[in-house]
Amino acid sequence: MSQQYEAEQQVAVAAVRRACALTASVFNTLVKNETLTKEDKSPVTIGDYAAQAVINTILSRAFPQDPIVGEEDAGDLRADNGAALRSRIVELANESLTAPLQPGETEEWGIGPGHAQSPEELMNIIDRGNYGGGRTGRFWTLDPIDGTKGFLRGEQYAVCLALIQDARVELGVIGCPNLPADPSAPSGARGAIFVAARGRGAWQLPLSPADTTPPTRLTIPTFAADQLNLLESVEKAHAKLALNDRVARTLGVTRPPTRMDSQAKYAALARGDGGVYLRLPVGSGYREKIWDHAPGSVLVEEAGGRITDSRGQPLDFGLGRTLGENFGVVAAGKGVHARVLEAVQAAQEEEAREEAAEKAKEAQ
Ligand SMILES: Nc1ncnc2c1ncn2[C@@H]1O[C@H](COP(=O)(O)OS(=O)(=O)O)[C@@H](OP(=O)(O)O)[C@H]1O
Ligand SMILES: [Mg+2]
Ligand SMILES: [Mg+2]
Ligand SMILES: [Mg+2]
Repeated sequence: MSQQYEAEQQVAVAAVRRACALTASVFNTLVKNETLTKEDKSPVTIGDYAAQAVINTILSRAFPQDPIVGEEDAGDLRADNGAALRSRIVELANESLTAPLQPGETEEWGIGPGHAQSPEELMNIIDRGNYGGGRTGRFWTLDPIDGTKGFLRGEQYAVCLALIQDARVELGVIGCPNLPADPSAPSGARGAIFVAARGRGAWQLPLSPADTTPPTRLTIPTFAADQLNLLESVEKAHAKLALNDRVARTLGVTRPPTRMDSQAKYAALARGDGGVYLRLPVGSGYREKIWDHAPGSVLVEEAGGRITDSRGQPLDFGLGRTLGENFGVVAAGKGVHARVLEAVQAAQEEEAREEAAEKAKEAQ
């Protein structure tokens, strides 16, 4: 039986692996050894752009018709004051593009020795990520470094790629260079690739293309109430963590939450490192981007979980580059999800009552 999206999966996994090697090298050469001030984001910027150039090159060669919704665009790099940054990105992207072919890769994807590109070609390939998305047709979403803050801290980040057809996520690939390969050995070897194609399950693969360890199928386990815990953002601006606390109390969760940057949270949920991924809006009007949730959503569903917004509605990947008005994200195993939704709604009502009481007190 021919497997749908098998070719796409092979290309996507190879592209994410190559980009993971690039980002890991950026970290080792630029982040780890440099004294960075908190505000200096240049290494992550270089990593973001270069990784997007490499993945867009591979996708564009393998599937020339497919548009890409990528996080980054080359606007700033084309500006006169972008020259220094541009030349570092060109150097890094070409170093990655021309690295020797790995098992499963082919020169037809525009990679391997001799496949360097000119600065102009690289700017144009980065801008292949400018597609606006939409309800119909097929396109990719790309987040070349998700969890940029985690990347800079040397903690979790992810290289994230998804294929969407008629607003449905069909394939998701998440590369997590810093996630322990074996969750039962948290200080052991790091790095894993997570893959899910709709109807074909969720899988963990080794990070290295040369590693022949067979894929492991992932299923979200059934948690006893006292074993459940929440997976949540590290950055306070990204999710309302105080509301998460309330939800945890309502659910009777006693274990502390696991705070982790990026879509590594979806990978952790899929393999049972945590029971619930909760991302409730802070109320700033921020709209969630499709590349921040597309691969994670199919991974969780294929691992036997459910993912909705806080109203219980499915995430809508057909609205453009964002998920539209922000009602947050609730992802959990099938047996737990409904209880979490109820707890979220109860916690939101409780919070609203307390806020109203507080206001009334102030007005007195
Ligand atoms: N205000 C606000 N609210 C919600 N989400 C936001 C907000 N601002 C940014 N972002 C997006 O959050 C992405 C990082 O994901 P996480 O929150 O899971 O990780 S982290 O804890 O913040 O590092 C991050 O992805 P990257 O930019 O790829 O790192 C952003 O797209
Ligand atoms: Mg992101
Ligand atoms: Mg990003
Ligand atoms: Mg970003």
